[in-house]
Amino acid sequence: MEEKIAKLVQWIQEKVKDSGLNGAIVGVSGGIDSAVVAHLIKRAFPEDSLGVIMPCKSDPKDQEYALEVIESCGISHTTIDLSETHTVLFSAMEKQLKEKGEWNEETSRLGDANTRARLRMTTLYAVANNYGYLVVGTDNAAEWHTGYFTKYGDGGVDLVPLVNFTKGEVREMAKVLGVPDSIINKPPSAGLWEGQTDENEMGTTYNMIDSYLKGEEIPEKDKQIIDRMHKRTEHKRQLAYGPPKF
Ligand SMILES: Nc1ncnc2c1ncn2[C@@H]1O[C@H](COP(=O)(O)OP(=O)(O)OC[C@H]2O[C@@H]([n+]3cccc(C(=O)O)c3)[C@H](O)[C@@H]2O)[C@@H](O)[C@H]1O
Ligand SMILES: Nc1ncnc2c1ncn2[C@@H]1O[C@H](COP(=O)(O)OP(=O)(O)OP(=O)(O)O)[C@@H](O)[C@H]1O
Ligand SMILES: [Mg+2]
Repeated sequence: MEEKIAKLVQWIQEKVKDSGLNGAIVGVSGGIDSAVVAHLIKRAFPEDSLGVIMPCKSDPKDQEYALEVIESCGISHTTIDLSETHTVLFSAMEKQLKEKGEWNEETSRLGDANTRARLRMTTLYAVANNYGYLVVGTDNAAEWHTGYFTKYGDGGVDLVPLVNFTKGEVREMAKVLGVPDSIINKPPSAGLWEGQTDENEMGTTYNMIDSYLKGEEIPEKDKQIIDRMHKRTEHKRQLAYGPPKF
């Protein structure tokens, strides 16, 4: 794992150098994926890396976890609270659509949640622009395969160093990097609504997805869930495209 970490750090350094920019930035949620990325970019650019904590009506406990991550790697950080911005934007949209009688209550929770992820993306790019940094994403192989991320939200990034690492490998990497156990052992959550956990929402587990990606046998029920998620999210793994030339 130490060797893989060294290669990843070198890869990040090369990509930033190729871009002509100065360093790297990541949103730090208090979860394990962003903890690992924060450690990696701090190693790659000790003086030119930044972790951004962006509460958005989030559980205050998440911010404490995020600060633990910052402390564990010693990365520079800043906190930008997006709660008010989210309320202003989302309620303006809600008001207009309600006035037209076209508001869809049923889909609104996901719309609200994905707006949080996209506000974080917008914020990261604005801060990155200020420092001349690349935006580093945190998706791992399991999330990438299932499309379990918000298109142009947490999926809207410049580099995705963990994209070929299973969630299990991310956990191993976290231990080696010195991510606190409190972060490694808590249930993965997108934190997009109260009580959300990834595995409840997906209806399968990261262990199952990891096994499937490694070519191991898994129950038919889990296979079907994973295949369905993969197929429905194909569009998220490529940039917007047009028709062939005619
Ligand atoms: N075939 C197609 N071709 C091109 N575009 C297509 C499309 N089908 C949908 N779309 C577009 O994609 C949109 C749906 O995708 P998207 O907006 O991403 O939304 P969606 O996939 O419905 O929701 C995002 C999921 O990711 C989860 N998530 C988000 C953020 C972080 C994390 C985490 O683990 O931390 C997890 C979240 O809980 C939720 O389950 C549609 O509204 C439509 O605009
Ligand atoms: N409150 C937040 N502040 C800053 N960034 C955030 C916040 N919430 C989410 N993000 C960003 O969105 C990414 C996607 O979240 P995701 O839940 O998949 O990863 P994680 O929280 O790092 O790990 P875990 O899977 O353990 O929850 C995070 O890694 C982080 O970069
Ligand atoms: Mg999380």
